Amino acid sequence: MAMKRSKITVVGAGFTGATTALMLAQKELGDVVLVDIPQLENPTKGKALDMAEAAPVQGFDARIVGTADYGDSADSDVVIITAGIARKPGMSRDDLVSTNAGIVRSVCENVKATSPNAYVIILSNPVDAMTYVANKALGFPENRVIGQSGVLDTARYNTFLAQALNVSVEDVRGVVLGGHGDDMVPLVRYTTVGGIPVEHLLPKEEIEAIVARTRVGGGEIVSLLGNGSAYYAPAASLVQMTEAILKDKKRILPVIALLQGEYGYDNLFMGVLAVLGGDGIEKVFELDLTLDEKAALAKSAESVRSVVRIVENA
Ligand SMILES: NC(=O)c1ccc[n+]([C@@H]2O[C@H](COP(=O)([O-])OP(=O)(O)OC[C@H]3O[C@@H](n4cnc5c(N)ncnc54)[C@H](O)[C@@H]3O)[C@@H](O)[C@H]2O)c1
Ligand SMILES: O=C(O)C[C@H](O)C(=O)O
Repeated sequence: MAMKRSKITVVGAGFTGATTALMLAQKELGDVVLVDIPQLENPTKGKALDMAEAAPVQGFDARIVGTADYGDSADSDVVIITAGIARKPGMSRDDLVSTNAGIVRSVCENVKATSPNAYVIILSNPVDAMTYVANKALGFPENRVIGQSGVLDTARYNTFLAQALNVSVEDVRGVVLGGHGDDMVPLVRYTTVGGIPVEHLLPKEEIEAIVARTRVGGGEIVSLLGNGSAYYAPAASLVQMTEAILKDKKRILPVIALLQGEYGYDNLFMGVLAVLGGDGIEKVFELDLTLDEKAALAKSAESVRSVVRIVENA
């Protein structure tokens, strides 16, 4: 029997969606369907065709289709949702909640109808609450509904640590838990560099400055760009998660998962360390936390809950 390529749909063909589609194709993770609204059908087709025309130059084999028709995305293995508005300088991610909740709900209805067996990764912000919205709208088992925040937040933390230490980014292993907001919880105690606890390598004040910069890492990019938010590192993060699922890699990654008692939280989607493999979220880890770390996580969880309350009451 002929082997079939995986099929990956990316909903939203804006900065993050288009960048993700190209990176997925470059890595030959599967055929890619890029979906946007009917008013943007031609630009979406144009982006996909432009990417396809990069393939002979770069030497990758992947079909890339741009469309406004979910029929083209039917039976996708993985669906990535980047649809929605992005924040501008001076805004918080939470300011996007009402607009993006409506968009994510309608996208999920289409995904449910056309790709009922897909693993769905949500990027749209505020992403913890949007993962909750998606889970409700999809009605899929919770292992198949996964939010992206921690891979990106940890990547920022690792970048800043590698720069401060002048070592390879590959040797920095940070851990960031909690919601994707300014009170996310980088866990210094669990951060190692080449196996060495980071607290042995950098002064406390320098680590604290890096933690503070990590927490507002998205805002730093928003201020610099002036008209939109980050997309290269977010796209790379989505690709790493997709690869973990499609290749059943069983990576230990920070993802937004449904907590069912872990860390004392119930029925809450928030960033935690989990095993991501062929069956989506296969296991959630509950780390031992100090009282201070627990308090920081509680603050972050409360921020997430307050945004979820807005979508629940809408
Ligand atoms: N979770 C994270 O770590 C993270 C990282 C980066 C961006 N984001 C979020 O991702 C979202 C997208 O960011 P971006 O920079 O790509 O924005 P963008 O404006 O460049 O692209 C968004 C795209 O979504 C499309 N869209 C809107 N409604 C749609 C619908 N109903 N169906 C299909 N497509 C629809 C738009 O037409 C647009 O092309 C934002 O909400 C942003 O805040 C989250
Ligand atoms: O900061 C944003 O609004 C986009 C994204 O969540 C990010 O962290 O880059």
